[in-house]
Amino acid sequence: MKTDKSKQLFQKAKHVIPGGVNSPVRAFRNVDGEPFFVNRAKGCRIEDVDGNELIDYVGTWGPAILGHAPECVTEAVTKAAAAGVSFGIPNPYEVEMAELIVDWVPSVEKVRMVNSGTEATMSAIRLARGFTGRDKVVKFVGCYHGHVDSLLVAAGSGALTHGKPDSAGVPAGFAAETITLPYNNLEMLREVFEKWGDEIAAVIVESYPANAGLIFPVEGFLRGLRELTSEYGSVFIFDEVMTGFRVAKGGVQELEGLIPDLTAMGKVIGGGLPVGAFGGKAEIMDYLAPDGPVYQAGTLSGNPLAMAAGLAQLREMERVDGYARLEQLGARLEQGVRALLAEKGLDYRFNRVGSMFCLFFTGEEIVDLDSVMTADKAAFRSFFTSMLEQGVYMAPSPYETGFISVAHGELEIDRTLEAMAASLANV
Ligand SMILES: Cc1ncc(COP(=O)(O)O)c(C=O)c1O
Ligand SMILES: NCC(=O)CCC(=O)O
Repeated sequence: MKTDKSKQLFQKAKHVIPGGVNSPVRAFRNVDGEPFFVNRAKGCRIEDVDGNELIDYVGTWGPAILGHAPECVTEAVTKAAAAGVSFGIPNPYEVEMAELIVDWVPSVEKVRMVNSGTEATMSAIRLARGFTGRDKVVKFVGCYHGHVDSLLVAAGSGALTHGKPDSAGVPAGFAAETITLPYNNLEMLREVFEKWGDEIAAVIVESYPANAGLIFPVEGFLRGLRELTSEYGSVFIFDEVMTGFRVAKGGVQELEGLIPDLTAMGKVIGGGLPVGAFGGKAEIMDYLAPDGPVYQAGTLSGNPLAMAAGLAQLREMERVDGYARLEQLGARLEQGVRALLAEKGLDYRFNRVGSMFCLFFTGEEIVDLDSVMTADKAAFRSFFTSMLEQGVYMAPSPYETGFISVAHGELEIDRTLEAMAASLANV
């Protein structure tokens, strides 16, 4: 793989951008590598500045569910831009988007648009605190909810990758209001509620934790969260930034038949533009300014380009029955991976829901962060590098989830399996 131009750009970037990147996970530190710089991306392929073409399973970390630059999205953005790129006054797209979200997501009665997943969880936490008049928040170890101060405690994703689950710059007082518990442990949550029940504003959880590999809830865990939060009058916040509009039209809450109080959304709803949203029960959402006492705002929130892009992407997913297609492709990949693991006598775990997947380089049952951390990191690094050399780009960390898009085809899945067969032979 040629890397001259990427290397040059990275050298330049490091002089003027901290670490040379605008988000830490892009730095490839966990694979002892350096990032490649992208020239263009179309469908399931990206082309870097050195002319390498890669089959992509990162999909801009989730948003690219139709693949990169689908025509419906680029056309919608072009049309919207011709009418003005930002107004700072309501526009019709915002109403359409809110109606679509309320229609698709089972628990959402009212929704507010923001500009990132981080803003969505940050605002949901503030709203839960304002609504309950309480301060404490419960989160689970390994769950990542964006870089919100009070949630950067025992966080997943880049925070994990860099071996520092806790960030400098978060006041101890903020972190003290955050109670962290191991995922899938209802007993400990019950004990925490018995002790601090009347101080807990919210419990926030990643719908399916997907920033520490891809972890599934054990039977009864999510139902237990719902029941305990209801019993103690705490707000149950479901973070569907990654899974929302990805695993089903209505996200994990549709799959699990669960009604949280508030839901954080992002990624797919923006069609690749900077978008987030949070919504839920009208009784809680009405606590937001200007109707209520909880302040929340944004110069670019509900931006017409972002709304047009997201609407176009979601409507196209519905039109082409994208979720059924993603399940087909995901099942093909899963079958192939399981056959490869059996053939090579590897007892690695493979988790998948629809188009989201993670291969764990461990035989441990995956239930929480501790089990995820048993993965063989050296084996992952060698696998990642070998895949890249064969033209397949997987997330550059053993703690990230892979994404298939509607633009992938049987051909690409089979190519990927061939690359995996070679790469697993070397680990
Ligand atoms: C579950 C989850 N919540 C929140 C976020 C934060 O979103 P953003 O990066 O758009 O701020 C992410 C991803 O980054 C995420 O995966
Ligand atoms: N799973 C990791 C993310 O989704 C975030 C990407 C980023 O922070 O750049």
